[in-house]
Amino acid sequence: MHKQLITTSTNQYNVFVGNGIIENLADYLPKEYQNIMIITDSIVHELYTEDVRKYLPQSAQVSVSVVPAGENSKSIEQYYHLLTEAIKNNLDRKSLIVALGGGVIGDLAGFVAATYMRGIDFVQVPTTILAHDSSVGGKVAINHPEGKNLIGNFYPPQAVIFDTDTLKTLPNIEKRSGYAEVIKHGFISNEAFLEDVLETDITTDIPPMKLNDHLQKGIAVKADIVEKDEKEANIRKFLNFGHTLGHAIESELGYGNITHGEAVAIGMLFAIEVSEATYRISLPYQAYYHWLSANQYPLSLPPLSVQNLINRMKKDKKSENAMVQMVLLKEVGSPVTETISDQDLTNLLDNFLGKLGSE
Ligand SMILES: O=C(O)C(=O)C[C@@H](O)[C@H](O)[C@H](O)COP(=O)(O)O
Repeated sequence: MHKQLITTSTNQYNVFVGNGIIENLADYLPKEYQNIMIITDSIVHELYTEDVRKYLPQSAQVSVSVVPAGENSKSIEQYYHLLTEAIKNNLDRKSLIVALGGGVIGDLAGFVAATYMRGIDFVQVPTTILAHDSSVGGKVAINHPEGKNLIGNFYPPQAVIFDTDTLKTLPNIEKRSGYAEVIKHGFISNEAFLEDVLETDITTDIPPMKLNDHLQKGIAVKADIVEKDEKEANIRKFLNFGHTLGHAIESELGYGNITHGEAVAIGMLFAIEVSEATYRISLPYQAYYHWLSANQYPLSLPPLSVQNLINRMKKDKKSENAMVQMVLLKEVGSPVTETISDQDLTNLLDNFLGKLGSE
């Protein structure tokens, strides 16, 4: 089992990663809880709720709330429904919410925990590769039809308990979605990590040692940044590499019509192209494109309006004075934020989408 302590100016919590560690779930909870509510989705519920229930302290009263699987559950309706469930289950300020699932569940359950009675404890129990990213760092949110994660907070969990055995049941589409965040951590941190991921075939079973190594490296990159800038005043923006266009694509296509990671993967391709054009440098665009293609990422999209995408990019949380800010690379491992003019963005996006082609 690998343990990483996250220490920010206001918080401290552990991230536990390992095979089969769910059996020790009760030991990883930082204190005793009398009333625990598990929040999960319809797919994960079938697979893991019973295990989690079994390994929680037997003295606690445990309830389970299940929401439909998918990005559409990060909605005001599901959020309100879960608050009602928390009230019905008599959760009080000493209670605990267990977020059992991937990024959607972590963000949604975390936001419920952040706001119920002005904030109660929660722990993240990730079950996807993507959640190595979303479960660490305390960003919790739901979506608005106008933009991704527009309603949320910074609200760290009490612990992250990541049993990597749960990844054995992941379908390929979820592997692709998760590995986009893994390779993002490579792009913004160092060449060796990036190259290792570029050499990994994620269409077949990824050797567990390799997968665990990638997850631990990704978590370490994230932890280092979050510890220095929890509330995203500066360097935390780098974790948003690929997300400016990625989020715009997700909301423009309608949540759930493309996975978060697949949209971010395309967003990173665009960010690399913009970096090359802006700084007149050469980055591993071709190697990355080849990896995306070999691993069956969607590289053509339904027809999209450049203007609509730009309008959505302006709603991104990094925007200032209605100007789009993107995370670019000066080289692998050297991210920067850059304001892009509307005119440049229109030309770059037009060219990029034209090259990608539509379905
Ligand atoms: O933790 C962060 O900071 C990130 O930006 C990580 C992203 O991969 C993640 O998708 C995050 O939830 C996006 O945050 P947002 O602030 O752009 O909504």
